[in-house]
Amino acid sequence: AFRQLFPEEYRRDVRKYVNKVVSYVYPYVEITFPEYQVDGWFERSEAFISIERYLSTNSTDRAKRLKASVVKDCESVVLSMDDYEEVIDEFNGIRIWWTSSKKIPQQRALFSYRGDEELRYYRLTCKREHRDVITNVYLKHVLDEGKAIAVRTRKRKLYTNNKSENWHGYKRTVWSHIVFEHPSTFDTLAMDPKKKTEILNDLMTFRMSKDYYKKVGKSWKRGYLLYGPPGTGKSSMIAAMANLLEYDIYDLELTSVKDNTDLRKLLIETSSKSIIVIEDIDCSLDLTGQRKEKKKEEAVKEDKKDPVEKKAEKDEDKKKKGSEVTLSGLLNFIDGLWSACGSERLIVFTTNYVEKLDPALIRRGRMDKHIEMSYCCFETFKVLAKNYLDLESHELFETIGQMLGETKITPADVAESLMPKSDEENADICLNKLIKSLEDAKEEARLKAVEDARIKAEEEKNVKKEEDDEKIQESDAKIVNDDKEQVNDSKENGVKDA
Ligand SMILES: Nc1ncnc2c1ncn2[C@@H]1O[C@H](COP(=O)(O)OP(=O)(O)OP(=O)(O)O)[C@@H](O)[C@H]1O
Ligand SMILES: [Mg+2]
Repeated sequence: AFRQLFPEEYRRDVRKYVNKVVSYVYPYVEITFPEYQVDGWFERSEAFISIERYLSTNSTDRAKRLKASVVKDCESVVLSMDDYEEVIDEFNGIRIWWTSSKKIPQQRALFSYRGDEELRYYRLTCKREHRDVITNVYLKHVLDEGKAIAVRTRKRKLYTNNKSENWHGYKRTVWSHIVFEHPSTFDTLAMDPKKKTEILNDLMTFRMSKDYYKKVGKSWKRGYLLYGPPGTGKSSMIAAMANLLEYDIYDLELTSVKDNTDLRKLLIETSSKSIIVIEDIDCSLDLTGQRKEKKKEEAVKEDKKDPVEKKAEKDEDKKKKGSEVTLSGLLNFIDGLWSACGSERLIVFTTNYVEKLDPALIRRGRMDKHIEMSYCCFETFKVLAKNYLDLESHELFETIGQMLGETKITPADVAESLMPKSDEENADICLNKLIKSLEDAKEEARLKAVEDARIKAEEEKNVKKEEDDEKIQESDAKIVNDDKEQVNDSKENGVKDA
């Protein structure tokens, strides 16, 4: 009837008029949140996602029909209310109705990536007199709460950078990731309890200090340098940090970054609440003082080569190294202007040789806290014994403590001894295994010391011999010279005589 009464061209005007009349007498306000933004591509609207999360926790017991969806990367199953359901929420005594619904698009957008899918949306309805409270306070509450739920339920990720050459094309991603599930925590991490507490406090303070960093004009990040021999728990410490703070980890492999520009791109694509890790920083690049010295020597040599040969060699070098990232590029990465994009970030370097690193790289402000992870001491051992064997004390502890004082052994080796290999291996057997390996380590160290002393003595002997040889040569030369002079003298004399 509507169609017959009003021809096509009037219909829109009539609808507008009807809407106006209705809104005058209709005592409610409605707000709609579509799933996709009008100009959005694939990206679902953030507000929609937050509302979905919010309503899923607030509505699961109220809505009768629910819909399960698996959020991307199989992170978790989200239950949300099904289409055409309604739930009622209450906020400061105000009733709010939420309905979920969908529209089937009448005409397909020309370049729609989503095809003919229906357009889902949530609609909020409330009394008109509450409009201000709802738009100003309630909606913010819903969005914040939704975001917080997302953070609570999300799985954390471990990222690694893709090779620079593979950044092009349709799926241009610079980082790849998997779900981060390392079980290491500060409870399982064995180290001096005092040091551990200090680090824990440092991290917790960092997390709470958003306003402080703003006040002093620093970007909200902190650098840690972990150094020590292999197998002393550096990587375990990083995992424990991530688990404590619930941050993502970006494990940056410097050798597959082409140059400083790409390094910056990587930085921009990291998110807040994350730890950026560069492991074995001393091996990653030509960043060490000693190698620079070597370069100077090479440069002198290279000056003498012809240009064609030089270029070929350079290309070869590039292929081998695959990276032109420089020290200054890395310094900029850590605390240049770009490093302030994003916030709440830790940057962690690990190295086995702290003395090899350029001092500029590890000065305070860049690497704020230097943490030494060292060989197993008695305190460390006690934590490991508790974790691996459930032992607080044992008659063998004293012996072990004494031996640990005399011998260097890594926590990784201690852990290996303490781990029962079969059902028959009880605590006694494991502790004895440890004592045996401590004895072995001690013997090994003794032999090495003897060998070192022998080599040193030999070197000294060689040096001395060379010196002696030189002296002998010098004195020989002198004798020869003296003889010559004498001969000359006698010749002259002879001439004279003659
Ligand atoms: N301090 C520690 N507390 C608990 N476990 C440890 C500790 N140190 C080492 N381990 C054990 O030894 C293994 C190796 O440790 P980890 O990988 O953390 O060493 P690392 O210092 O990173 O060595 P590298 O320098 O070779 O990378 C870990 O899987 C862990 O089980
Ligand atoms: Mg490691």
